[in-house]
Amino acid sequence: MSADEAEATDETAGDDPVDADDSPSAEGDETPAADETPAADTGETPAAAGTTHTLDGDAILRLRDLDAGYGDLQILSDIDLDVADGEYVTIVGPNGAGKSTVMKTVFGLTTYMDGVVEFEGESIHGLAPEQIIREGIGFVPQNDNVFPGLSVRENLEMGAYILDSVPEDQIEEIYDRFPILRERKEQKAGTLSGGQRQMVAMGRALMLDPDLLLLDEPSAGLAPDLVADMFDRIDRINDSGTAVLMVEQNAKEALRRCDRGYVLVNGENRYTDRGEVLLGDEDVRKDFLGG
Ligand SMILES: Nc1ncnc2c1ncn2[C@@H]1O[C@H](COP(=O)(O)OP(=O)(O)OP(=O)(O)O)[C@@H](O)[C@H]1O
Repeated sequence: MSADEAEATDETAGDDPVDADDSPSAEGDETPAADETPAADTGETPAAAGTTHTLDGDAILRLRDLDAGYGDLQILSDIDLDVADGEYVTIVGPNGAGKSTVMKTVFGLTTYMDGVVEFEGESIHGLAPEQIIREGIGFVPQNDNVFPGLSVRENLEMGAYILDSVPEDQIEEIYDRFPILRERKEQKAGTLSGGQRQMVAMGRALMLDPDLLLLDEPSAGLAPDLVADMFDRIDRINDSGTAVLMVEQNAKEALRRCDRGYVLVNGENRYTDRGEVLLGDEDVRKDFLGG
């Protein structure tokens, strides 16, 4: 979707530098995508990345002043984050910044401590993952995201286990989206390649046709030549109307693709802006994108 209605206010960033992300963000440079950011292409001085983390308009996902963690251990402090209907939002930041914890908190898998977690106008904190799925959120975790002993088709069926019967038309849609899964439908998921397993995991999360898809490092573990293909598939999922909230170590490529990005540091918001603005911001590049 267009980022026009998802505009974050530009303000001058004035935070102290932190350690550079040692994630393999350079992988993004190996993809066929443009090497330079749009801001750099213009030859104009790039806009400074914004530090306003909320949208003016409606958002389907709305986090406000969110504190969360694991047991007594607080990881997230005062997180603000929005995803508009149909928007593609990426969270980047150093290792341990709390990116996955944000996703898991939305999906009810952490200890909620304080703040707002709203989806489509309703508070969802305190709901179990099964209820959150019913609300219209799909989640693809980074690890253990398929049932290895089940076939591809059985894995997809598991994505619709809350329904009384298997939605055959939806399974066909998933096969149309990922044709290799139709070919391998009887194969045990544990015997698939990493890229194919990731397709099964995404297919399962799409079985109930969610309004919002949470993707935790979908390119992790993929060979470099498969990374661009995975990002293309995510683009197409988003183009078909599903909002995407994605955590990615492959930060440059993720920011090139998304509408807006959030930079998290130490469990707190640092920058929020359109992906191309974050890519064009000298401090963001130096501190979080490996220069
Ligand atoms: N189940 C857990 N129990 C206790 N602490 C946890 C748990 N999961 C994560 N943490 C801690 O929470 C902090 C944030 O972890 P999180 O995985 O959200 O970071 P991240 O930004 O996604 O990092 P990475 O880029 O390395 O995946 C880390 O200090 C981590 O050790």
